[in-house]
Amino acid sequence: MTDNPRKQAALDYHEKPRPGKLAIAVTKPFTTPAELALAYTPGVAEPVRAIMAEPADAYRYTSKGNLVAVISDGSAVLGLGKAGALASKPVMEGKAVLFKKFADVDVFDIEVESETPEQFIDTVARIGVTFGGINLEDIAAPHCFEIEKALQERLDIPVFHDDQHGTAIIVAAGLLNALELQGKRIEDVRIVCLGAGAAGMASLRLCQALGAARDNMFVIDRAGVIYDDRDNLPDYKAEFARSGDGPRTLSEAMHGADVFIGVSGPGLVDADMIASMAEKPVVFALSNPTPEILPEVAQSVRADLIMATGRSDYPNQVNNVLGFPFIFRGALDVHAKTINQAMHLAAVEALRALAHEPVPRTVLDAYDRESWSFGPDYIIPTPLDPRLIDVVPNAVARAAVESGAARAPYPAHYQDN
Ligand SMILES: O=C([O-])CC(=O)C(=O)O
Ligand SMILES: [Mg+2]
Repeated sequence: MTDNPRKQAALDYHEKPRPGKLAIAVTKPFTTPAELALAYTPGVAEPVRAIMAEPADAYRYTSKGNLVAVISDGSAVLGLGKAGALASKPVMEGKAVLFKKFADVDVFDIEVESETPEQFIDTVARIGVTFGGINLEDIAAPHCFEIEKALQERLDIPVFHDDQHGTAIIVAAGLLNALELQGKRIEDVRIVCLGAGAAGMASLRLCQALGAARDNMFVIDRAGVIYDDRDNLPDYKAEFARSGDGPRTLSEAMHGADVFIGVSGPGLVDADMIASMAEKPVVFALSNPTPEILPEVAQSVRADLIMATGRSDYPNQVNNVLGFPFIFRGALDVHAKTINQAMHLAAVEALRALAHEPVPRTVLDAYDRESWSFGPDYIIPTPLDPRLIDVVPNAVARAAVESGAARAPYPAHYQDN
């Protein structure tokens, strides 16, 4: 119980009328003895024999091809830190709801209590066969990197760490659009990234693939701007370490910066830092649920800024919800072995381009707006946009086919666009 009505509403939503947010549904007729004999013994032996003879038939006779595991160890839950496996379950159930509602992908949420990355890897590798894909969620750096790599090597299905690549894809799409509106090029901008974890590293890598210069990047963790003179710098931080002279603190780095990407924790940025940025800055304060700085605070010191958060209750929601349901839809539909960078970039371009299209009436109504169009408070489509399911899976599936990641052809039922 809590005295705050908004918090109480969230607890009630999760508790009533039955605890949790999803349940399992049966997809075949199942009322008669004949149907019982088909679904269970003896009929069920036929697909068993078929899959023994041809493992790919699992996509034909079971739910594997539409089933994703959302798996966490609870080590970095949202921006809340190490909540633990059990307490991560509402988030994983939430991801399952989004997968289902937005892309009709079925999900088992799986929370793993593991002491070491090896235990986690081993657990997931042993159950991977059940699924058409694995969405790793809310796993802290640095283990998330080694976990994802090991599982990609051990499994022949996509293993996608959402907080790395899902977040990076949405950041990149939103950033390209924000920079277009601010009249800047990604090649030229000075980028400050607060948070050297999964989301930050992957976002910077993807920005680099899109043309951003490593020399223009300032990555900041709890100890300040990362330089190569620091002792015991792990590899993943060394990748973006600076050398020589330059700003050492967050406020020094913010001075004159064009872009701020916050993937850290609540309230770490103040209005003075925003005021000191270059003209026409872009501020993505993405820590969930409480951003690094609230939009109303940032906007109170700058009229020329474009602002995004990870939240649903402000414009410009830069959140991986725009990615994972649709990316997996496309990957599953071509029985992809992996979700590679070509597929990431295809999703970036699909999202970037969609934001330039007129906003549909259903979205205007859902967000209670008379009009809305590409501009400072609309740099990225909203998660409730019904066109996402038409454009993102198609782009991802096409990239999978073209890059050799697909094991099935481009789906005949996809409209070409
Ligand atoms: O769950 C969200 O809203 C986005 C996300 O993956 C995270 O913050 O870890
Ligand atoms: Mg997450």
